Formats: sequence, C-alpha cells, structure tokens
Amino acid sequence: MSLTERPLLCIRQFYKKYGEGCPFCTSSEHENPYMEGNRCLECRTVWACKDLNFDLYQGEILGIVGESGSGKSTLVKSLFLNEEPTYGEMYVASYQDGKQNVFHCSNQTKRYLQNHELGMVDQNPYHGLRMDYSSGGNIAEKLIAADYSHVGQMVERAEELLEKVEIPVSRMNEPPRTFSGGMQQRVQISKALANQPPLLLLDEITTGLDLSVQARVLDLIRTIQQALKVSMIVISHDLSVIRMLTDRTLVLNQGRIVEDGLTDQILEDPQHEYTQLLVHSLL
Ligand SMILES: Nc1ncnc2c1ncn2[C@@H]1O[C@H](COP(=O)(O)OP(=O)(O)OP(=O)(O)O)[C@@H](O)[C@H]1O
Repeated sequence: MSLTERPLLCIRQFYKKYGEGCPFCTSSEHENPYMEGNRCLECRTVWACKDLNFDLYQGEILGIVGESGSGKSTLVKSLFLNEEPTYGEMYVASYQDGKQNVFHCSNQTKRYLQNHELGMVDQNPYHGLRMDYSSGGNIAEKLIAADYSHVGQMVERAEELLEKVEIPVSRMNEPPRTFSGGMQQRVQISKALANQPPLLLLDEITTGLDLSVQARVLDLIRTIQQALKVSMIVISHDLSVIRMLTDRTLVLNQGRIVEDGLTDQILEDPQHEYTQLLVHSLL
C-alpha cells in the first residue's frame, strides 16, 4: 500500500473523563496511586481516554483493540463528532487543509463533517438505522444530508449501494427490521458509504453475528476497501477481526495506548505485557 506523506486524520492529546476530576487524578503520572484502573479513588471520575495520539493515512485501515471498558467506544463517538472530548485536537486533511481543530468547530460544521467527510457503522444496527424506514429510505436520508436532491439520482445511488453490499435491490423498499442481523449490518455499511466519505469508522460491527455471517461482513469490508480505497478505523475487542482487516493497530488499555505498530508484528511478537495477554487470549 502506498501511503501519502500527509495523514488524513490526526489525533493529538485526546482526553475524555466522565466526572469532575480532582487534583489527585489530574496528575499525568502513569503510576498514580490514587487511580484504580481508569477510575479515581478520590472523586470517582472515570478517565475513559488519556493522552491518545495517532495518525491515519490515506487508504489505511487502522485497528483499535482493547478489552471491554478500555475506551474504544468513547473514542469512536468523539471521532464521529457525537461526543465532546474533555481535551484534545482532531485534524481532518480534507477540511480547512487539516489546520483547524474540528473538536472546536460549531455544531453546524460538525454536522457538515458527519455528512460529507465521515461514515460510521455502529455495533448495534438499531442505533445506526431507522428500522421502520425502507432500506432505500435509510440510504436516501444520508444522501439528502449530503446535498443530493434529485430523486432519480438517489434511487440509482441506493440501488448501486445495495448491490455493493449484496442486498437484492428487490428488497430496497423493505424496512431493515425485517432483515437478519448480517443484512442489517450490510444496510448500515451501504448507508455509511452513501456520501463517499474518505473516512469510515467501524465500531465492533460483527458483534452478535454468527461466525459465517461475520466472515461475510468482513469479506465485504475488505472488498469495499480495495475498490474504494477509503481509509478506515476498525474498533474491535476481537483479534481475528483486527488480523483480517487492519494494516496497523493501536492497543488500548484503561484508556491509554500501550502499544502500536504493524498488525502482523503486534500479533506475532507483542511487546507490552497487556498485548501479550490479549494475544494469548488470557484476558
Ligand atoms: N456516560 C458515561 N458515564 C460514565 N462513565 C462512562 C460513560 N461512558 C463510558 N464510561 C466509562 O468509560 C470507560 C470506557 O468505556 P467505553 O464504553 O469507551 O469502553 P469500550 O472499550 O468501548 O467497552 P465495550 O467494548 O464494552 O463497549 C468505562 O470505564 C466506562 O464505564
């Protein structure tokens, strides 16, 4: 894969706390005696993400792996601009030449970025789709948000997208609630791709699916990535998903990045004790 020199996305000094914080837990020391995991024993604030820094390059698939509670969902919600970080910077190369911290933008600008620059597939299709709209209607909603107005063009684009995710176009008028879990995830993927975002966020997208259905969804993601060269961030607790999809991986533990590197290297020769436990399935 050829990576351009300039990252598509930069995250700097990203922090998210739930709670007020206190002088005991705001210390940046790694071995803070007032902390139990990511929770402050004094004020009970949870530091869900602490000092995260990373870049994502054009066409790259970056994995973020960690056990339950390590901060993955908190991070991805902020990357999709649905949640304010406590502190931090996010730069998107295609917006203001990558010079504006988008966390500080107005809500209107954040909506613009969600509609034009970002796509998100939620672990729960009930959060990502309107279950009572038709599948085509779900895609049309995203197309309208991305400034499409011509009905014929929207129908054509919805058909094209459903074909891409292997949903029969004949089922375009059916609501996702009548679909299987794997089909619902595929409708979510087609909706997320509708505005041709340069960056797609995938949050635990195979959770709750049968193994064979999981394999089909993962295959589809790979095919789409190869065809469209869209950059992706894949959040998962499942190393087989990370192994199958990603080029590079960040390992999150209690809100901090404890290891990062090429996925193959991390899986074959993990350096950090936590990654070693994760890789050897001891967590
Ligand atoms: N709204 C909230 N209020 C308080 N604490 C929260 C809130 N949301 C998340 N947390 C805490 O932040 C930490 C990180 O949670 P997060 O959901 O980001 O983890 P995760 O890695 O995505 O876990 P999972 O895989 O189980 O979804 C956890 O300790 C969680 O309890």
